[in-house]
Amino acid sequence: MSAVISLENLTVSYRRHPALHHISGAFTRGSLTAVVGPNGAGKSTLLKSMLGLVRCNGGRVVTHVDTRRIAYLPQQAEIDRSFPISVLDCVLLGYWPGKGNWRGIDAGMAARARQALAAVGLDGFASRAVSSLSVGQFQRVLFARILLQDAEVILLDEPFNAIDTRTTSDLLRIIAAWHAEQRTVIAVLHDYDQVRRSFPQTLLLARNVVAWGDTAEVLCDDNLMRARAMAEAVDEYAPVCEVREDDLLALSLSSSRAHVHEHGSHSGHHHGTEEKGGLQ
Ligand SMILES: Nc1ncnc2c1ncn2[C@@H]1O[C@H](COP(=O)(O)OP(=O)(O)OP(=O)(O)O)[C@@H](O)[C@H]1O
Repeated sequence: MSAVISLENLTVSYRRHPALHHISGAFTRGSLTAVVGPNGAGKSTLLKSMLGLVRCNGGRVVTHVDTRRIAYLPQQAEIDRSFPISVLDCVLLGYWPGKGNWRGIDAGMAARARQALAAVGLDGFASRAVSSLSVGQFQRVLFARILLQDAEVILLDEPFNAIDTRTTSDLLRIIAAWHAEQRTVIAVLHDYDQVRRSFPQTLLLARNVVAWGDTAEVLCDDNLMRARAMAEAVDEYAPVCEVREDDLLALSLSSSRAHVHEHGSHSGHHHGTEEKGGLQ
């Protein structure tokens, strides 16, 4: 199976504390992977680094797919939905990565957006304001938006956080359908039983890779204990790395690239990184 996203010795730091430390491995095309680990293990940072939303301070991310074909669902807490937009318009934003503007939206596309709403169980919600929806209903809208995107790679950050069991199982069915269509799905999750039931592959993170492979093998007691121990050690002993002036200059000059996010002159020092603008 070919790699769709490769991580090559990837290090990402916030204010000189590494959140991801020398991560290497690849997500294969068509795989369905859960990213798990304790709080603060670097799971969200990993998704953001694959999107180029945070800078790599060492190593690189190589995406073997047009970055416009990557869909991203951030944690709901990161999404501001106080703006006045209807459910239908929110779903139509799924066309944005391909179109880049609103001019190309025609009746056929609007009809497909309504079909996507029906597919996520929100028939009749098109003209509702997104601000009036429950958390679970809004998550369904965001899944409908991804349905329109026709993405090759789908990144989901805690998609079932604060979502009830009925909605979760509906959305899990959509994820299974994406997997059956050979799309690559990578989801940050916390419920290990759910991961064992529905995700064949797992990446267990604790700033470093603890284990990455078949879910049954990765989620063994030994690995989970190691992940917990590594995460607990991080808070107390995380090194503050010194940043040199020339490293900072090199960092400020390096811009993110369409397909390769990297820091070319990794010297063993870790720099602080700032998040770039969000996608939502
Ligand atoms: N914008 C930021 N500025 C500074 N530090 C950050 C920032 N984002 C994340 N961090 C830190 O980086 C580390 C990894 O955070 P991240 O959100 O990637 O972890 P996570 O595994 O997704 O955690 P959780 O399960 O709690 O969502 C944490 O110590 C966090 O405090």
